[in-house]
Amino acid sequence: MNQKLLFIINPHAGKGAIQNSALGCIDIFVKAGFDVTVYTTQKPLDATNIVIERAAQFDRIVCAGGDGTLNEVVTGLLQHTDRIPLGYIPAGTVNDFASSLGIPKHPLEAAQIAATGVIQQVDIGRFADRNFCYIAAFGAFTNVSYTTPQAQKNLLGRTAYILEGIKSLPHLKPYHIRIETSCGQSLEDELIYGMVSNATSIGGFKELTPHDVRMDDGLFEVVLIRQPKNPLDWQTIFNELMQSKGDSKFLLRCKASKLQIFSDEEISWTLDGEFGGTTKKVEISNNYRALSILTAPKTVRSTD
Ligand SMILES: Nc1ncnc2c1ncn2[C@@H]1O[C@H](COP(=O)(O)OP(=O)(O)OP(=O)(O)O)[C@@H](O)[C@H]1O
Repeated sequence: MNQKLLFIINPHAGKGAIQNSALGCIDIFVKAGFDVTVYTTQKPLDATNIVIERAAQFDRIVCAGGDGTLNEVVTGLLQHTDRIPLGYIPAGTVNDFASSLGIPKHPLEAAQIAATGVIQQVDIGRFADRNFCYIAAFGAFTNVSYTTPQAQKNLLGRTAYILEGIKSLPHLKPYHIRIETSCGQSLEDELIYGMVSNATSIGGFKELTPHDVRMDDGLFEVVLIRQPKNPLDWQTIFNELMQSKGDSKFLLRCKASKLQIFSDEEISWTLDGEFGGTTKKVEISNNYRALSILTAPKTVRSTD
């Protein structure tokens, strides 16, 4: 009997390009021997709900969309005790998670991997009672991904994010933050940015994370940026970011499996590029190898 595949598509993600290649993707799944059921998401959270309700009836889930759609599908999958393998066709604007996993941008190539690739386990982040696939962040530019209008994203792609980021520069503010990590590290400082990630690409840039990122080691990469005092400091921060190593004047980096973050005031978070709510205190923990995802052979840098 054929295996059953549920194909979830967000038709509005990215430039809507998936609309032109959806049929080709389905053809690849059928040729690989799957019986395919297609579901197009109708509204936010639809993907989570359909996965919670129906995933147990399928052998494989494949989703096509941006990081927001992926986050919704993963959140649904984590409600199931069985690890149902997930294929991912990146169809958003930046697609950091896919690029970290080496999943190609071309929908038909990604569909081929979703159908016939190898299953890899990757860590998933837990932020209070929510999940994130590759990033939880606060401060400078983090609102850019969810405040950039969809029409602008569709028209300009990554450039839209950069334009919105430049617009937000004059409004940057520092937060007084205290952080405790599972490794016993403790820090209290004025920070303009904080990022807890499990990816090699952030916002389309490969330089922001260390070179030794493992997506299945139970550890996050943490990057914190101290408050600059004058415009020249921005150049220093930029240079330090591009060096991708160690601590420096404005940058603090570490790895941790669990963190508690406290601030004097409510701070807004982004989870996988979508608004993650505001809070003064949050615990972020690593859900070790919680997701089974299809990748091309030897793409996840494994600790095994
Ligand atoms: N039919 C729909 N109408 C409106 N919004 C939808 C619909 N289906 C899904 N959504 C919402 O669209 C949000 C954004 O989608 P997604 O992040 O996948 O695309 P994107 O914003 O273009 O990509 P990226 O965030 O990678 O740039 C998702 O969080 C989801 O809740």
